[in-house]
Amino acid sequence: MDSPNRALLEATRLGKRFGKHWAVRDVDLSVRSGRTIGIVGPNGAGKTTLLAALLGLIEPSAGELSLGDANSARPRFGAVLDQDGLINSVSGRRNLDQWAGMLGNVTSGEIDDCLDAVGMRAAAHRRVGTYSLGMRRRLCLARALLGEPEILVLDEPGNGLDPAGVIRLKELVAERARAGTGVIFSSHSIADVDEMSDEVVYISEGRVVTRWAEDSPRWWKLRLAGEAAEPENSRHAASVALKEYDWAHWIDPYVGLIAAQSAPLHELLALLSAAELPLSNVVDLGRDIEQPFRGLDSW
Ligand SMILES: Nc1ncnc2c1ncn2[C@@H]1O[C@H](COP(=O)(O)OP(=O)(O)OP(=O)(O)O)[C@@H](O)[C@H]1O
Repeated sequence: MDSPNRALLEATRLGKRFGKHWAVRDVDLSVRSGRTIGIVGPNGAGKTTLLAALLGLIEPSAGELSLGDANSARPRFGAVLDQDGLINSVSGRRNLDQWAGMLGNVTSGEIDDCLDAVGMRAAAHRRVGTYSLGMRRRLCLARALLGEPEILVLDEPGNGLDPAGVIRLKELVAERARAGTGVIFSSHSIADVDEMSDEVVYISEGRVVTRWAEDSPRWWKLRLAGEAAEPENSRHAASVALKEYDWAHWIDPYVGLIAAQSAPLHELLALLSAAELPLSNVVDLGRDIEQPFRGLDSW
């Protein structure tokens, strides 16, 4: 296994300009072995451009990219991109055979394993031109896994996948990360990004607006019900009880509050209870994974 947390690919003040328009600007990030970075952001934010630059598919206009450390060989990449580059006129298996031929050192058994990993063994003999969107995506994922890449760059890899495919994708990413692969992927699914990533990077208009990691504060969503929903008094009592949490605020009709991991949910509930908001009237809606995204961009 690769040593965990080793820098595989580092971007420093990376920028990409198309004409006068900066699609990516001043981005710093580090893809590390065994770690997964999720990139989120609005349409046109620069996610695809950033990933293409990391892959070396487009020339950056500014900043630096460094691969591995000075003493190690260039890391191997696997990628899933929107433009999948599959050859429609031949089978899925033949597509992978050709790719494996270019990579070198990939056995026929490994190709079978990658097809199995994405559930495409049975359909591998079919012409790719007959595949559905999700089948193409699965084949691309199998192709990305060939040759045991040290870095996986996945641009919206869940696009077109059915629920079982999304679950498999998450398992594969987790498996690869456990084996030491550094993963960077983009997605519009907040739930997927939250679940899959060690670090989430939010970009907008090409820039990193915010980022958070496993140890960042957790948000919880609570709803006042029953007697506690009696508006003014209860809400006031809850606000007072939670005043130590600087960022506590209402998401009408919910109360949303931020809690550091050192102040887990049960402590917050205890505070509310002590404020005579009986727990039977406080509904715990679980983690509020959308909270970090509120107010970042608006339609
Ligand atoms: N080849 C190009 N020529 C000119 N402009 C481009 C080119 N590629 C991307 N852009 C512009 O760069 C910006 C970022 O595009 P990009 O595709 O990276 O966004 P994205 O975050 O991946 O968007 P989405 O979520 O919609 O897929 C957009 O304004 C886009 O129009």
